[in-house]
Amino acid sequence: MTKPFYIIGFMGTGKSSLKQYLAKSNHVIDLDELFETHTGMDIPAYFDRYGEAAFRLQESRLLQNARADYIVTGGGIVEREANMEWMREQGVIITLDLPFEACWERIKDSDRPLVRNGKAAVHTLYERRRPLYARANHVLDASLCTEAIAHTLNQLKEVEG
Ligand SMILES: Nc1ncnc2c1ncn2[C@@H]1O[C@H](COP(=O)(O)OP(=O)(O)O)[C@@H](O)[C@H]1O
Ligand SMILES: O=C(O)C1=C[C@@H](OP(=O)(O)O)[C@@H](O)[C@H](O)C1
Ligand SMILES: [Mg+2]
Repeated sequence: MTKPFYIIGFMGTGKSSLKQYLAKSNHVIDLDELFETHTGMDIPAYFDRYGEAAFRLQESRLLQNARADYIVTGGGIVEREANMEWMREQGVIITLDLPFEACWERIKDSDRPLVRNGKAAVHTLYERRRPLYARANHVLDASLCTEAIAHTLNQLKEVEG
C-alpha cells in the first residue's frame, strides 16, 4: 500500500465523485460511506438523532482506522486539529478548491444536514474553513471535470505515493 492521499475540501467540491475515475489498482475509501455502513444510518438521520458532535467523534475514529491509497473525507474533517495532524503525519493532504457559489449550486438541493442551515450559514462555514483547507500539501482546481482531477491525482500518486 502507498502513502495515503487524503482528499479534503468543502461540501460539493467533488471529493466523493472521484472514486470511479481513480486508477483501478488503488484502494479508495470514502469516510462518509464507511460511516453509513458502520452505523447503519445515513448521515442526515445520524445528525438528527445524535447531533454533529457525535458525528465528529465517529468521523475521527474512522479516519484513524482507515488504511487505503486514497482516503476521501467529508468536508468537516478539518474541524478537528487532531485530524489535520494525523493526516499530515500519515500521508499527503490534497484539497479540492472551488469558489463558494459553485459549491452552493452543487449542494443546495442535496440532503446534507448542514445545508439545511441555509445559504448564509453555509457561506460563513466556508469562510471559516477556508484557511484550514489551504494547509494542504497540494491544492487542486475543482472546477475542472472529475476525470481531469483524477488524472492529476493519479500522476501525483506515481511521484509521491
Ligand atoms: N468536477 C465536477 N464538475 C461538476 N460537477 C461535479 C464535479 N464533481 C462533483 N460534481 C457534482 O457536485 C455534486 C457534489 O459532488 P460530491 O462528489 O458529492 O462532492 P463532495 O463529496 O465533495 O461533497 C454532485 O452532484 C456531483 O455530481
Ligand atoms: O462539511 C461537513 O461538515 C460535512 C460534509 C459531508 O461530506 P461531503 O463534504 O462529502 O459533502 C458530510 O461528511 C457531512 O454532511 C458533514
Ligand atoms: Mg462526499
